[in-house]
Amino acid sequence: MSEEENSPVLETCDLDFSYPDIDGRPIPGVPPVVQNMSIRIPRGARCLLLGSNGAGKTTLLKVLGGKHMVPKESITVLGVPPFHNTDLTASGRLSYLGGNWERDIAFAGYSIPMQGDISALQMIESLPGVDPTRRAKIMQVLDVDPDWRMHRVSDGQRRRVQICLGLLKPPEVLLLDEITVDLDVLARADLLDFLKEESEQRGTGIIYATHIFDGLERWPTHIMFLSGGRLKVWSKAEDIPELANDQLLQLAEK
Ligand SMILES: Nc1ncnc2c1ncn2[C@@H]1O[C@H](COP(=O)(O)OP(=O)(O)OP(=O)(O)O)[C@@H](O)[C@H]1O
Repeated sequence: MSEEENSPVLETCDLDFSYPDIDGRPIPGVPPVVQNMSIRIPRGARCLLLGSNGAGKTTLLKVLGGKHMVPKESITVLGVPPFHNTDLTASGRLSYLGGNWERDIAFAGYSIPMQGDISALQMIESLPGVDPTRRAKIMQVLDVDPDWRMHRVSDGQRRRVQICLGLLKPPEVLLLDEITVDLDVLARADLLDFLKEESEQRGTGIIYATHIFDGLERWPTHIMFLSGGRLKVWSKAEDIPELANDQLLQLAEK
């Protein structure tokens, strides 16, 4: 099926987004962080989202993930506006994975260590309605030890459990914001293989923002490049010769 025939899992039309001031009002004279963005992500697409620090990648992914309110007509994910349809994220059909799971609880300027002692398995099994075969497979892909005590794990181990939780219910749209940064080389490669399988077998549409290009040349089906909140490049991977030549870093520099 051609890309045109394939109905998109995610679509934006002239999408703008600005962070409000402390009173919730637009800040005069400050351009939107996401500007005039029209994108169409087909089913099964694996989009690599590139751009320098401050280009707007995280903001865009959060808007797409339904975490910021934008006009309903400017965005649809699986046919509905994601901010206004909380069921999309509650059901796991739309999954945004990003940010950090803090070990400490920030409170009024102080940082209090988390005291609760809970195992990785308890966390993972606390999510209802999960297919046990899928759960076992994802735990194996991410090499999660069910006995890890969550208040005593390393950053990478905590990240593996976070990713595991985000994938337990098969997402139809998956937004990944620098989540592989704490993973070791093998864990990252296994996860990327698993995500490729998900997009090919289930049609999951994936957008993956990262600054770590190692081993990614053959992974994406599409490249998105942001600069100053604008989409400067949207291209099929097969149309980008640098990818075939394993020169993703040179492409990003260019
Ligand atoms: N909570 C916020 N309030 C106001 N402005 C913000 C906020 N978060 C980000 N910005 C601004 O939005 C712009 C884009 O930030 P964003 O975090 O989306 O960029 P990014 O491409 O993800 O960067 P990085 O690669 O460093 O993670 C930046 O100029 C930043 O200053």
